[in-house]
Amino acid sequence: MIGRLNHVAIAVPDLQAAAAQYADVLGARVGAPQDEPEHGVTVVFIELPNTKIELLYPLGENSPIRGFLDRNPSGGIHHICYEVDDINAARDRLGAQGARVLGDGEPRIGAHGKPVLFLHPKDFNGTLIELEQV
Ligand SMILES: C[C@@H](C(=O)O)C(=O)SCCNC(=O)CCNC(=O)[C@H](O)C(C)(C)COP(=O)(O)OP(=O)(O)OC[C@H]1O[C@@H](n2cnc3c(N)ncnc32)[C@H](O)[C@@H]1OP(=O)(O)O
Ligand SMILES: [Co+2]
Repeated sequence: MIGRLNHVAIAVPDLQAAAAQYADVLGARVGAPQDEPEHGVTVVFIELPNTKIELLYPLGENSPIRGFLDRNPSGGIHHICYEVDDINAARDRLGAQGARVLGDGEPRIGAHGKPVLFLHPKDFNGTLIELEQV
């Protein structure tokens, strides 16, 4: 059911510093910061030859990554995103197998303009999973 790895997301305490480090130290192709108010984050995408890295910084009062950064003040890997062909079919199949889909279960439009859903990290070996319909 899952396909390619779309991105790995890293929550960071200083978005500008992290973006500059990827550009200058690691020599990566780094995009401009993008506010995603619907998701409570500001993101910077880094294009690698085979996947993307998503740098995340909290946006607004109720950011879903606030607690994670409080627990991991120097930052850390926050989620991985797998591509799926049919996100509603994926949600229904996962729900039927007891996996918790976060939020109201309705896919939301993510940073790439495509529908996304999140699965509870406690149901997947301590890893928060994002599914994106491509
Ligand atoms: C724009 C978009 C895109 O790519 O298009 C994005 O990615 S937006 C990316 C940002 N959006 C999201 O992450 C949306 C989905 N996420 C959420 O709803 C939330 O972050 C939760 C996953 C429910 C966690 O929220 P919160 O930290 O407030 O919950 P909590 O304190 O109750 O934590 C419950 C337990 O899960 C653990 N936990 C929390 N976040 C975790 C993470 N990212 N990875 C692994 N474990 C995690 C906590 O340590 C805790 O474990 P213990 O109980 O053992 O201490
Ligand atoms: Co993401």
